[in-house]
Amino acid sequence: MSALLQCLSHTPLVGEVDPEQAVLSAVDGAIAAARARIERFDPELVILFAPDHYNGFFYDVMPSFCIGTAAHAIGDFGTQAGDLDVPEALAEACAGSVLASGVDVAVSYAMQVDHGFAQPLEYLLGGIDRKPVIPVFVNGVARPLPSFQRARLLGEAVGRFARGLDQRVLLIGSGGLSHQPPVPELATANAHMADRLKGSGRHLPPDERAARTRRVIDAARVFVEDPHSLHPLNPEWDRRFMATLAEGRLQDLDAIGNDELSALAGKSTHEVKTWVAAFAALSAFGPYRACDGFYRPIPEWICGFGSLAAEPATAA
Ligand SMILES: O=C(O)/C=C/c1cccc(O)c1O
Ligand SMILES: [Fe+2]
Repeated sequence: MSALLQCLSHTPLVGEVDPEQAVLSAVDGAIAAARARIERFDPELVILFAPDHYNGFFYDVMPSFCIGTAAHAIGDFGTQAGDLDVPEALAEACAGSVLASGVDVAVSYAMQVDHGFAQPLEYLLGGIDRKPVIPVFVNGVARPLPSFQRARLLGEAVGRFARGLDQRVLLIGSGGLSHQPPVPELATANAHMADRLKGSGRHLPPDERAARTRRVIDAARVFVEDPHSLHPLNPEWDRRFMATLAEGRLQDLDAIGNDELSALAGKSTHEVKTWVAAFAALSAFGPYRACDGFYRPIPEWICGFGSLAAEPATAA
């Protein structure tokens, strides 16, 4: 029974609209350090908390949280497509344990996931199917959204389950930090887009997929020139948020409402609830020690890009 945590921002704009080489090298260094630490830990099981961007979860049924007993990555923005290696019985047991803890997580026996899940598996493990992984969806874009408190309680429940396993468990949180890419919203969508958001977007025609990808890339190019073309990044908040997690003060976040959070750091910053869930899961193993914090605001990638690791304070 041991655990390691790695939280990492994702962004599908890598390789599409890149920052200067010095920033790229710094990011590469942070990811390489994370990957080396994970290799040394040699996880037997990965529990991955990640969001979706209307590629697998829609308003036909939109859960706050969902555990997959099987999952397929669609390969958006050039990320790896294919099946994740999900241990079905273990994922079922995880869902049962979380529900028994009082957190009403949904289950999916055919979870469809996007770059939010695929990118950290590629960057940190070398591919989406290299290790057994329990995928845990945390809704980070579709209002109404879960709160910081519920994300924490989800994470604690998952952590208690993980602690009971005789396995080396890697906990990953994928997403954030401050950012607001042009993800559509039901409240402002036209009839066609509303239909897509309600479920017909699950299998987008290739021309719409290409237009969607192009829209995000174009928005990034404009954002580099004009930081007010989208909600501005908020490095000060991002650093404070990372320090809050590193210092084990997860409950301090409970008081921050969702509208307040959107105003602070953009409508997609709710992806940071994956980080909260991952840290809460680690807290079930006892006090922890955070390390290797990395942060850069990267407008080219439309994100405050962060990386943060942690392990139980008792670990050697
Ligand atoms: O358009 C999408 O599907 C998402 C884009 C995006 C852009 C920048 C940072 C992120 O976390 C994203 O998911
Ligand atoms: Fe995202």
